[in-house]
Amino acid sequence: MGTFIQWFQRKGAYFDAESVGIIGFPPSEGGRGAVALRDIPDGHTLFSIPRALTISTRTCSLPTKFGLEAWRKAQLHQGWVGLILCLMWETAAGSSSKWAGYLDILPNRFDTPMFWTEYDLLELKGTSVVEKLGKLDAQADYNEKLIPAVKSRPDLFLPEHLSIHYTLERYHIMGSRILSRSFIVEKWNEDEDGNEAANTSLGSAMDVEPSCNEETPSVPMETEDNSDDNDDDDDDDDEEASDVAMVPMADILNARYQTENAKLFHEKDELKMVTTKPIKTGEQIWNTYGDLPNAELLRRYGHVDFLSLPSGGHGNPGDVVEIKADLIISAVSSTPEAVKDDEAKERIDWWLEEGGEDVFILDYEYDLPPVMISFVKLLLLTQADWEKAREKSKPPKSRLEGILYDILISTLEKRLAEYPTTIETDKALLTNDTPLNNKNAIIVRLGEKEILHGILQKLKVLKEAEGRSSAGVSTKRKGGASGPTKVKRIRR
Ligand SMILES: C[S@@+](CC[C@H](N)C(=O)[O-])C[C@H]1O[C@@H](n2cnc3c(N)ncnc32)[C@H](O)[C@@H]1O
Repeated sequence: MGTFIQWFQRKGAYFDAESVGIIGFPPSEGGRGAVALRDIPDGHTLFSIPRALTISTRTCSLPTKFGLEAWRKAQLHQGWVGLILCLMWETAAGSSSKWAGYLDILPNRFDTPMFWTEYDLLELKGTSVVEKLGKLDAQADYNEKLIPAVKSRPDLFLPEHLSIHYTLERYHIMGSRILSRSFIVEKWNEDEDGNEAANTSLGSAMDVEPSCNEETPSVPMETEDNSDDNDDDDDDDDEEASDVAMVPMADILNARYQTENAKLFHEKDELKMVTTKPIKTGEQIWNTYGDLPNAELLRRYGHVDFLSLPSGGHGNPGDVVEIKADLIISAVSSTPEAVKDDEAKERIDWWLEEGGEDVFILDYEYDLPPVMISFVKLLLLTQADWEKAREKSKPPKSRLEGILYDILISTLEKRLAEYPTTIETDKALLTNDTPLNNKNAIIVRLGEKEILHGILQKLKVLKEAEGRSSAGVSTKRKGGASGPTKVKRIRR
């Protein structure tokens, strides 16, 4: 690491070597990470990086050399393919690359499921991780965009480098480096009053905050590969893709649920990693990626959080389970109250047109999302009530009653059955000496099943109570408001 720190300082970056030490942790704890070498107060700058030292399609000279028009024509301006090509090209340049000292320390091996065998992936059955890997989309971008671009310019991409630096395997490695380590670094804007007005985003990986003197609220933004987006959004895609940047040193910090004690802030000419809490000597310095559930942590970064839960046991308090609307539709269709298929389809189309969700998210609060109850009710409305709902543009109220209990219980039981193992089996497996990928997969699916199990228990108690009192029980509304539910499709 000494060589990297020297390279970093030589390039005009600042590193507080008296406060920050970079050390090795066990692989299960993230490998490399940073610790406090002394008591560090809140608001202290640990290191700062000139904007020109970040790697993006804006700072790398390749797009200009390739020709900006040709770059767009080759569709390298959308998604991550352009930045991947820049990283490959800079790596192929070896020691003559401006970023050689940084590229040398980036990982070439990942524990993310993208690199797992089919056999290991079976352990994730039931979770949404596998269907979100995007391996085929990445492969299509590689074949249809990157390779034609590379072959079109043998003066820039030496033919003898093709089988070394521009392979599909290297493409996946560069993509994984971006997925697990990049930041969103927006262009610096001066607002009309001359104040700093940088936006902050939850990007592919970590937050970059506005200047630490500012109080601008953060605006989350999904920045994953949008290569399928239609071309009308060209300018937006262009903007977004060129904001994705690799930030030397900032990506050395590990992450853990609700432990963040340092954040990266935008300044005009540089980015600064600043403490957001006092940090004691020997404590780890964390830059946490928005407290993601384990399924997302594993998919993007290759690790999981396994902490004490408030409800007892261990897991990630930020865990969630996804319930696809299809599963509810299938549970409703097997009840005598189900409407005919074509009527159900009409209602579902209307729901989606109104912005309704097609996936419902459950978490450790053990409350059913009101929109999920509303969706079930929509499928059960009488023809007259359905017509009224459509006319008023109002989905049904999320009151839990009668047949809804059975449908929701059946839905959650079907969802639980999608995992090949039980909670008890997973807990027993975790006491064995299991390889890391396997262990991480067990932790992901166990957390999801615990949530399902907790909500099922609660539903059964509520159903029994309703049976006793014959009175409807309303679930807690997340937004606090009561009445009809307007919903927003989640981004996946
Ligand atoms: C931004 S990098 C952090 C630096 C990295 N540890 C390194 O050696 O360069 C993110 C990667 O670190 C690892 N990591 C971060 N936090 C972790 C944690 N709490 N447990 C295990 N691995 C972690 C994961 O491999 C993740 O993809």
